[in-house]
Amino acid sequence: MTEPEVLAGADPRVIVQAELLLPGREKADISDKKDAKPLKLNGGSIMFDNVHFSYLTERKILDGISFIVPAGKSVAIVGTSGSGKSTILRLLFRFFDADSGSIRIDGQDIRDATLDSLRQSIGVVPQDTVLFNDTIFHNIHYGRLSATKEEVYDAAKRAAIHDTIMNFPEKYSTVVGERGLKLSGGEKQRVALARAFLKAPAILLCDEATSALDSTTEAAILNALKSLANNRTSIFIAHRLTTAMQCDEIIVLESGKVIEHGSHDILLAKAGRYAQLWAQQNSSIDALDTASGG
Ligand SMILES: Nc1ncnc2c1ncn2[C@@H]1O[C@H](COP(=O)(O)OP(=O)(O)OP(=O)(O)O)[C@@H](O)[C@H]1O
Repeated sequence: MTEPEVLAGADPRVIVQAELLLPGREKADISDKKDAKPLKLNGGSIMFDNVHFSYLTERKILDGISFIVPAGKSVAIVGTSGSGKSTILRLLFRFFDADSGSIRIDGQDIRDATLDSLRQSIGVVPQDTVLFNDTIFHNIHYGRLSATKEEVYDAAKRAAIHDTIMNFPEKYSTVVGERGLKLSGGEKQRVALARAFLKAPAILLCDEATSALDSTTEAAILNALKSLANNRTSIFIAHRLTTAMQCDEIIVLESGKVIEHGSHDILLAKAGRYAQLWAQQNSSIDALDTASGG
């Protein structure tokens, strides 16, 4: 496989690291165990079993988290800022290891798997996508360097960004990033989606962007995400509960604990924390509508 020049030597982990890690303390030196084996995938079911984790000893972030995502199903994690949602994704990607408890994929403890095989089986659609100062083609191709041109175009089409690219001054050869054409938040998200379509991972992790998008772009992105998540084991960090409600199960996280879980309807009927968040989000949308005369 010949890699495009600019990406030669670029470790795919570096970019995801930039996207998933907050600047802060790196806790553990994560590396392969001596007897680590490649992960054997069988649908990609995920299990968190009583996971405890803290970045700094004095402050517990995850306090006994347990949940299951059956193969091919989707789970949304909702909770206030700082409740530990992104930390769950970081542990699954093994930027850090749990202090106690275990995380399993298809029954295998992820600490027993090689890092490469683990990370190859997971696609990430982050909140904020990192772009290389290179062509838009390379920026998408990066999702899977062995992909053909046609596969890159196809991924861009599925991510609803192909038409936008065809309107760029040099189409797929247009340089983007800091020193090139600046992409909007919505365009960057679609680049991340196109990369994920190209990677076609068994497991999809998505950190929904909080930035406001116009409703057409948002609908296009949601549709693309839905088709990407279809038949894939997926975890969504959902900031909009309208995204959460489309998942098979919703987990409500508070102070590092799962305080409620179930489907949207079950959680609304329960009239607990989720129902409260739902009412809050709807009333702020109503308020916005009233303010804008809608
Ligand atoms: N590398 C780090 N070192 C120390 N503390 C950290 C580190 N990363 C995150 N934290 C702290 O851990 C807590 C949980 O962070 P996390 O990013 O998981 O929250 P979150 O629920 O995803 O929040 P948000 O919705 O705002 O993204 C926060 O209080 C955060 O400050």
